[in-house]
Amino acid sequence: MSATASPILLEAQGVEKRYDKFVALGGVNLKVRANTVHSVIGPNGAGKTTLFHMLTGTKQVSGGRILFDGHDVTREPDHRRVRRGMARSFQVTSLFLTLPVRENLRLAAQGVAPKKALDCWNAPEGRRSCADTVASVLERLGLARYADTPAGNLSHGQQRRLEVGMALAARPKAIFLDEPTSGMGIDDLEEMKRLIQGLKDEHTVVLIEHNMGIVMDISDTITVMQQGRVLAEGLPHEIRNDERVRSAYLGNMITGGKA
Ligand SMILES: Nc1ncnc2c1ncn2[C@@H]1O[C@H](COP(=O)(O)OP(=O)(O)OP(=O)(O)O)[C@@H](O)[C@H]1O
Repeated sequence: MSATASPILLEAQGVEKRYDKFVALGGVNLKVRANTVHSVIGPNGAGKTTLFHMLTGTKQVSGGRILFDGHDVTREPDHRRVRRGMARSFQVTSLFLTLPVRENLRLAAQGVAPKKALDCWNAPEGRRSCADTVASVLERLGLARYADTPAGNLSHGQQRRLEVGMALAARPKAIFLDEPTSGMGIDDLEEMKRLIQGLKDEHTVVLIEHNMGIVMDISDTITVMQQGRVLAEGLPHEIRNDERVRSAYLGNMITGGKA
């Protein structure tokens, strides 16, 4: 199934967020299709992170609706949305630096069903066991040979991949990544790019990313925000050639990538 034909997994309808009189989001519409990489870009202060907060339930909307996997989740707190299959990548500070990589992932896998936390290694019949999940995430991250290494001993790039893995361990339908490549060197960038691209076989990725080369290379759809609104949406080559987008960025950032 092509990316444009897959069903809509996540939808924002006229989402607003106000802080007193300041309008951080002024009625954002967004449709994210299953098994795609959907990037949200825009200049500093455009409202990208605020939109993520609304979608994942970290903060409540001031207006509008959010639909996920056929449910209206607008009023649901973040932990309920996690149970519905949304996962947000954690920051490095949330890794357990003294624990081995495998243990970090095991704890993250348990987080999906707190009541089962102590029973993680004996998951119910018919469901993939916790150990299988951890093993497959380790493989996906390219960190299998570091499974027994304390997370604190990993390189910066490896730690950033492990953060993505912490979200993956919850077996989400949709994974939200907020600038997963920040502070990375070239080699780590390529690894992260491969990781994100590979996720869409089993997941849907919503990505905030400032590195335009990466955005242009790996996105199926790009939504451009400016001043709390959607300025443009389309395929990478459409966005790169969009005059409104170019002027929003003063023409100097939409050059990267092969798309
Ligand atoms: N708690 C808050 N109270 C008041 N204003 C806020 C609050 N949180 C965010 N804002 C404002 O909302 C606007 C959008 O911020 P947001 O962090 O969503 O932008 P962004 O597109 O993610 O920017 P960046 O690329 O710099 O991270 C900014 O003007 C910001 O100052």
